[in-house]
Amino acid sequence: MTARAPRVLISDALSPAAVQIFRDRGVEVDFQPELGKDRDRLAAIIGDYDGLAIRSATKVTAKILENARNLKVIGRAGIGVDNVDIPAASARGVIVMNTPFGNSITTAEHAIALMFALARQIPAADASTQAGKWEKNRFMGVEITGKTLGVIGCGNIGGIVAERGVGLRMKVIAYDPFLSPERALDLGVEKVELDELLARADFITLHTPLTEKTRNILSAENLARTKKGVRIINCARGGLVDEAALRAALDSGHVAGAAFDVFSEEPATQNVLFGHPNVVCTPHLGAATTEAQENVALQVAEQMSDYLLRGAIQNAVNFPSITAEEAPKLKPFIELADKLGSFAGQLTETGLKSVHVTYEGSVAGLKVKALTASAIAGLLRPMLQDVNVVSAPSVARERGIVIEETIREAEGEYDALITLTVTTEGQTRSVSGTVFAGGRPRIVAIKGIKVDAELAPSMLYVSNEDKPGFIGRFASILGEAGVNIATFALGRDAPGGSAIALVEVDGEAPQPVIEAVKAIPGVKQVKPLRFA
Ligand SMILES: NC(=O)C1=CN([C@@H]2O[C@H](COP(=O)(O)OP(=O)(O)OC[C@H]3O[C@@H](n4cnc5c(N)ncnc54)[C@H](O)[C@@H]3O)[C@@H](O)[C@H]2O)C=CC1
Ligand SMILES: O=C(O)C(=O)COP(=O)(O)O
Repeated sequence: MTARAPRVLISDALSPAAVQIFRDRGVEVDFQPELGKDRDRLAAIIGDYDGLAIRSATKVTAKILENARNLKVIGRAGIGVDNVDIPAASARGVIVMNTPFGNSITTAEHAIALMFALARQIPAADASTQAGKWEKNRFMGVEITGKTLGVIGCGNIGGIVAERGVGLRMKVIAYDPFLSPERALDLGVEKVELDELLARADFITLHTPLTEKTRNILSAENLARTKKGVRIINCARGGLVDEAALRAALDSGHVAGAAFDVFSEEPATQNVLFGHPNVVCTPHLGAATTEAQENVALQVAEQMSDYLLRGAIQNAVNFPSITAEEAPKLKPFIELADKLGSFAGQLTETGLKSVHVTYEGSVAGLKVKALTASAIAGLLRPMLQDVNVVSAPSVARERGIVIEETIREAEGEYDALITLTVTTEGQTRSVSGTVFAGGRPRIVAIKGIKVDAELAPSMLYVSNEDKPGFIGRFASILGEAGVNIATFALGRDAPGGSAIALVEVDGEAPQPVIEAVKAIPGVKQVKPLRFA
């Protein structure tokens, strides 16, 4: 995508396997695994890079993104992206991608390991034994077989934990609003509401992302609803559990044990849970196996290289996926969609209510979500300077603009046709375009009236009544003002009906020329248009 070789910074402890992949693919790479912890230095140098590869130690804040002048992609070698300010990244057009499966088995295994560590107090028994105490009577465990395991968040990792739990002959219940009954059946789990899970589970394990909905999901109130003697495992994210309330519940004996891999503040050098005899802690080791680290490092380096070199998008959390094969096919249509949007946006003078994009013929088989995003970016750009293809859909949603797509595989007059229909408070306007051989986008209809025009850097759009004399007057006004007409495209719905003209001019038509054209009898609208 860039003429020079793209540059990537790895600011976290990724497996060095990633470095090799980047180099093999022709991407320059700086491996500075400690840099993520130094926000000021990261902010100082991020401007030099097209890509940033991270794990959880690098916090990609809005401030860092402000300096990221060249950044196109952030690759998270792992799953959770809560350390990245996604809205700020999207606002800058930066793709954020993760590796959603590479470390899930490893993390699920860590949760199971912690469950056994709690059930048999293995860390404390180990410390005591190695201290020469042989306290055989101090450590009385609980059996896992037959116990109820409550899984909060039954996605990839929760699902693997659930299957392992079933294999260990546990009764597994799951709370996850998005868990389908079919998937629950496949996993062998009983789907329940949160209150029921809290009341029934002997072990509770958390596997949701950290979001505004899941933050504090085990609050003081919810901890109070748990069964006495419950053991709690958190291998997902700090912040899901109220740590102070959990400490109080451990102190009172209501909660029998807690095993935490993740903490509300990391690195966790102090924490309210530390020091309790029934607490087991690990320093965010969920994904820390050689297998998982190789998986995620290789995958993130492949994905980032594919994007930087070929425009392919995989596992982005803020943009639809585009394969390396699709990317070149999509490119001219992305440009067309942007230009159609820009055309409509420049003519829009009142508030936008809805946008409807219709894809017909061969374009219907492409990633239309990406095209719609491009059309919306083009549409909003005349009104909002900073909007881009990544941020456009959410910006439109925030403004309450309804977005609809229609897909028709059947070809009409054109091999491929995109029609953008924009409804404002004042009117509904549509514009259609196609891509001709050589990848050049063309406008083929405006408000259902056929025209045939390329969108040049400087144009005039005129709508008028189809009456004799218009073209002569129009041409002489421009000629007298020294404005050269490069191309002239005309269309009308019926003789004597509504007509439109799309005129390419060299340079810009000055305002008095626009006013003079507006004064030609029968002219309804005159608008200078610019296309990048
Ligand atoms: N300790 C570690 O080193 C690691 C921690 N993680 C954490 O584990 C989390 C889960 O990872 P995956 O299973 O791969 O993600 P996933 O997206 O496959 O599953 C998350 C599940 O949580 C559910 N969920 C969302 N909101 C919920 C709510 N309010 N209540 C109940 N369930 C809800 C979703 O429906 C989904 O099924 C990640 O977001 C990450 O934060 C992931 C890898 C390593
Ligand atoms: O993948 C995740 O979400 C993790 O939490 C793993 O974090 P890490 O890459 O070990 O810093």
